[in-house]
Order: sequence, then C-alpha cells, then structure tokens
Amino acid sequence: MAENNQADYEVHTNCRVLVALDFNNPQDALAFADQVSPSQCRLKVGKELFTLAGPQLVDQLQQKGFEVFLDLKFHDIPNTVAAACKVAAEMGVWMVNIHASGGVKMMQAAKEAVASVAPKNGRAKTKLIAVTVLTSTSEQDFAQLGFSGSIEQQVVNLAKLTYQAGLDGVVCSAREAEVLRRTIGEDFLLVTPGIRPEGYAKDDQTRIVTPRQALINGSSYLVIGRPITKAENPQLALQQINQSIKGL
Ligand SMILES: O=c1ccn([C@@H]2O[C@H](COP(=O)(O)O)[C@@H](O)[C@H]2O)c(=O)[nH]1
Repeated sequence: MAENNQADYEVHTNCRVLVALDFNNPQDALAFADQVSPSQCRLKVGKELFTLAGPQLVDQLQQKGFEVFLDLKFHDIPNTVAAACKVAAEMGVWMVNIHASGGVKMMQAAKEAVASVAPKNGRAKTKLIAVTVLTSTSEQDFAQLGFSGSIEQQVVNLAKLTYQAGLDGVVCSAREAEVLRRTIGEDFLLVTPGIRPEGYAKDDQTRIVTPRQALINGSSYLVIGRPITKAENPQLALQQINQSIKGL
C-alpha cells in the first residue's frame, strides 16, 4: 500500500465518502482497508473499534495512506474535552468530533486545543466538528427527550453556535443540509451520516438520504457504514456509491 507522505494526502481531494469501520475486531478493519484505496474513501474509526484497538489501529490505517476521522463524539467539561481533542490532533487524525450540546465554552476550549498542535508529515491541521442531533433520532424521540420545536430548528441552533465557536463544521443529517447552507453558508463542513442507497434498509437510522441527494442538498462528506461494510462485495458497493455521485 501507499506510504504516508504528502502525495498520499493529495489523492483525497475529491473523495466524499467516509467509510464507518464499525467492525468488532481490528483484523477486519485492516482487511477492509487493504481492499480499498485512499483515493476512494477516507476511514472513520468509532467507539467500538477505538475501544478495542486504540491509537495503534489509527496509526496502522494512516500508515496505509488513509485519512482517519476519529468519531469519538467527546462530551464532557471543557477541560476534559479539550485535552482529549489535543491528543487526537497529536495522533495526526484528519478529523475529530465533539458534541455541540456541550456548549460554546466547551467547543472553544476544544478548538484552542486542536489549534495548539502543529500538523506533522505534511498533513493538514486536524478538522474539528460538532455533532448536532444524531441521525438515529426521530421527531418522536426528540420530543420524548423534552425538547420543544423541531429537530431542524435544534440542528440550526447548534450549528450556529458551532460556527460562532470557530469549529470547521457539524455532523447532521443531509436532510438539514439545505437549510444549513442557506443560514450558515458554504464555508462550513456538513458531515452527514444516515446515508442509504435507494432500497437499502434504514437499520437504526431515521433521518436518511441517498448519497446523490445528500450532495445535492449540500453535504460535504457522506458517512457510510453498513451499506458498504456489510455488503457481499464491499469494494464493489463503495465503487457503485462513488459512481452514483460522480460529478457532484
Ligand atoms: O448522527 C450520527 C453521528 C454518527 N453516526 C455514525 O455514523 C456511522 C453510520 O453507520 P451506518 O452503518 O451507515 O448507519 C456509525 O458509525 C455511527 O456511529 C451516525 O450514524 N449518526
């Protein structure tokens, strides 16, 4: 596989798919990485895999030339979240995230911590984004939590706070991408899970959108797990998704 140098990072420019490596062992994650190329996708390491395999696995994926989104969704007091984000930035990950509902002070502390880390090996500065409302949450779930108003209103509210705190973008559903582009503008990353190709099962997601429609709505990056990793031929599933969004 490709070595970890500047040239490897340039191949990612047009790559919009972030594959969620939600495997229950590091061997399967590494085997998946060996079937695909950094020009086709970036890789997302989430809570299960990181708890199992930690920074060593992240490093192995980076050594294979992949940019890694460390999806640990930190949510704690400002000092704790800032310290965790600093460690993530020192690992050289492409992107890390926190929960916007932790508040502006927490987001600002995290931002300062990430900014204090000098990027290494020709990489770009680690991007810091904030989760608004999880894509598994329905309007009914949202009301049950005691919120009044719609999910869309809350996503816009949290995205505005995230923008004011100086972060690079948010995690939201692609259903909210259009309104966020109208209210916040183009210079803000919209990272959207809950992506389902036409006809694919919803699983536990509720606010789903197809890959093509998500980009039309204004998504910057598509987070896709099971439709690729659980496919009979994951490499082909990724290729087909990339084909379906070509030119967007
Ligand atoms: O709001 C959110 C935030 C994060 N996720 C993560 O994205 C992937 C989605 O996987 P699928 O298999 O495509 O449903 C998963 O790792 C989640 O932890 C999210 O779904 N929604």
